[in-house]
Amino acid sequence: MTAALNLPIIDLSSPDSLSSATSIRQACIECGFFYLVNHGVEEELLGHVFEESSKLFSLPLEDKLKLARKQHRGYTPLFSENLDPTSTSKGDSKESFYIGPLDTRSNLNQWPSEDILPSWRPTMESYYRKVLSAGKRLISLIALALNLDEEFFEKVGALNKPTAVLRLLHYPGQLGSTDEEIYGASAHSDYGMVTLLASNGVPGLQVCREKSKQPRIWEDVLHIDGAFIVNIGDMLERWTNCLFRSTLHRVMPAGQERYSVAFFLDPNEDFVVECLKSCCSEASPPRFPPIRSGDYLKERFRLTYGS
Ligand SMILES: O=C(O)CCC(=O)C(=O)O
Ligand SMILES: [Fe+2]
Repeated sequence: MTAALNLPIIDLSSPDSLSSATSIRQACIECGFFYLVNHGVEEELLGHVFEESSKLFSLPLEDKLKLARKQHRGYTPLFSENLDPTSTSKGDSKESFYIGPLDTRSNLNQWPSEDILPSWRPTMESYYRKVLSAGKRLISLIALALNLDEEFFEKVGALNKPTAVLRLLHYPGQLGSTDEEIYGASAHSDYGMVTLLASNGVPGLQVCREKSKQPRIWEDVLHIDGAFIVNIGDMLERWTNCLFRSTLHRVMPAGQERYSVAFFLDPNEDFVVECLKSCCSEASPPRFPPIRSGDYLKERFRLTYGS
C-alpha cells in the first residue's frame, strides 16, 4: 500500500504574509509540494472548467485532431507523450489540451468551434485569468520565502509577460487489458517555475521525495476540495541553486476517469534566470550558468515531444 503524504496547507488570503512565507520556505525545501487554499478561484468556475473539459475530450478523435498541438497550443492525443525517457511504456495514458497566454498579439491559441462548444473559450479564459492572478500573489510569497522583497519577481521584470500555460488533462478510466505497465503520467518533474494543479478528486497523483534513492518510494497526494496542489518546477530549483526542490511525481491509473487542470507559471521568454543572490554564497557558489527562460523551456519540450 502507498502511504499518503502530509503536505502543509498555505492560506493565500492570510494577512500574516511572513508566517505563510515561512511555511512555504519549509515546504519547498523539504518536499517542493504544498496545498494552497483561499486562492480566489471559485469552485463554481472550476466545476465549469471540468464540464467544458469533459465536453471537449468527448468529441470524436477526428474533431480533436483538427486542433492538434501546434506551437505548444492545442490537443495532444492518448499515448503521444512519455514523460519518463527511462521507461519502456508505450506512452502516457492521457490526452491533453494546451492554452497559452491570452494576449492577442501572439494569437497562437486554438479554440474549439463556438458552434459546437459555445461556452468553452470564455470559461477557459476566465479560469486562466483568475489562476494567473492567484499565481502572481503566490509568487510574491515565494519571494518572501526566499528572503527577497515581496515584489522582487515583478521588479526584476520576470513576470511582465509570463509564459503561463493552462493544460487540461484527461485520464481515461478503463485501459483494457495489457501486460505492460501503464502510467497516466509517467515519473517527471515540471519544467518551469511553479505549477498550480486542480483535479476532479479522482486519486492517482503520487510523489517521490528522494529521486536518487532506489527503489523509489511513492506517496499519494490526496485531494482536498477547493485546494490547489502547488509544486516547484526545475527552473525555480535552478534559480534557487537547488534550495527549493522540484520533486518527481506521476499519475497512476485509478480505474476511474480523472480530469485535472495544471497551470504552469513561468517567467517571460526573454528573462534570464540566474542564481538568486539570497541562494548563493562563497561556500555555496552558483551551480548553473544563467539561461534565458525561453531557451530552457524550449529544450525541455524538445526532449519530451521532439519539437
Ligand atoms: O494530472 C495530474 O494530477 C498531474 C499532471 C502533471 O503532473 C503535469 O501535467 O505535469
Ligand atoms: Fe507534473
